[in-house]
Amino acid sequence: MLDDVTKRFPGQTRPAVGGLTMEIPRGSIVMLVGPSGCGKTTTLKMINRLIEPTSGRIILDGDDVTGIDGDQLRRGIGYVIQAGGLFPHMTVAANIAVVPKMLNWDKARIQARVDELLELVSLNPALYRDRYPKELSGGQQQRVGVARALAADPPVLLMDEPFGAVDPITRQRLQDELLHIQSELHKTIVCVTHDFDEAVKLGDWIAIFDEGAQLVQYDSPERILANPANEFVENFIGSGAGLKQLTLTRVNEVDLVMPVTANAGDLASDTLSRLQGEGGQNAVVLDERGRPIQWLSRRQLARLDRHTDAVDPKLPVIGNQATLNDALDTMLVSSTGAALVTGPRDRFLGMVTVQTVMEAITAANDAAQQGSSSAPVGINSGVIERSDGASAPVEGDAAPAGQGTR
Ligand SMILES: Nc1ncnc2c1ncn2[C@@H]1O[C@H](COP(=O)(O)OP(=O)(O)OP(=O)(O)O)[C@@H](O)[C@H]1O
Repeated sequence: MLDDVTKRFPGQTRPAVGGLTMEIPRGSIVMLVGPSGCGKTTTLKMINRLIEPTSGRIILDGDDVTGIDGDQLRRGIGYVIQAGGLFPHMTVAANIAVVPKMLNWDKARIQARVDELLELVSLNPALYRDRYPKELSGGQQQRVGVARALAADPPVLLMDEPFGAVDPITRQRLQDELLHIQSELHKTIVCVTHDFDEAVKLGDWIAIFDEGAQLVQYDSPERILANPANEFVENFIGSGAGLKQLTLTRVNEVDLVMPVTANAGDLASDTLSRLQGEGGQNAVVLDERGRPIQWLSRRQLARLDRHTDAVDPKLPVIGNQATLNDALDTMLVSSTGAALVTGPRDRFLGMVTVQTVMEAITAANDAAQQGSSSAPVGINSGVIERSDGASAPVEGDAAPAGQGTR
């Protein structure tokens, strides 16, 4: 909880963060978004006191931590920055072990923890623990950064543009992994991002800031998309709010369509007759472990004798943790009108179709209108003059005090 926190940098007339009170519900992901320079990073860094507030209090789990030793505080709060912020002269294992070493864990415990965390972030410990950061891809560095932040199992994780430096596909994968990790660990995560879509995808709550960290709206992604507080938020959301709602629904939440499937080695003519019997257009071929390897049309089936075990590298496949937005992207790229969904160990689960996507938009709109959980407290004390002369939003624009979840 930030309690009336202000940060004034020396020589500046207007505060970077002005009288911000913000409740961070335990075990949830809170995304901080807003235009460049609005005070997101300053707000984040005041939580672990990398930046000391000029006034106000930081309260963690009911304890006022504004006065305690900063280093000690930071050992209990994971911190992830862009590109992982890894120490270049240290191996992956040594990077992850930084905080456990400070806490004087013994060697065996540290080693076991490093391997456990590498597994958690989907890196094979045997392959990666002795590498140096420069021997990793951007996405792998970012994974190690997350592993390092989680090393001592802190209840709170702060992330500053964690996925800003990687390509869109890797970013999507890292976001999915973070959600997966969160579903197991239930950390309290505060994350700064430039990317509103990322905020919608990851956030339980989104705080939209204007200059001086003035909270314009602090609410669930569903309600912000369905009912933006004002024009500033509307502009920030950008066009296509309906499409963005697709980011709110995961593939594993919708009913999948099961097409005709066949196994490598089966007769293609059998598959074709089953397909004709069911009125389908395409059949999915699976390998011996149930993973999709080909997706064949009636015409392709008619030309085949038996199904081979060749893997089509261009299959439109997505994991069941992916969002419907990701599914739609995959469909559009492959122009198939459907995406193949895989679950644990890449086993085939079924298909998502355009029809599913259309239904989800309607469902998301209905859900937003009926949303029941109230937003966390978020207000600013006083009104700050914006640099362009207009006055910044006042407290009434953000979620009203007294409706917090705790
Ligand atoms: N160390 C500093 N000294 C002086 N001014 C600073 C310092 N750090 C940040 N500021 C100023 O405080 C304001 C808020 O900066 P902050 O980095 O928090 O913004 P931000 O919203 O994270 O921006 P961005 O999205 O561009 O990273 C800016 O006007 C910035 O210039």
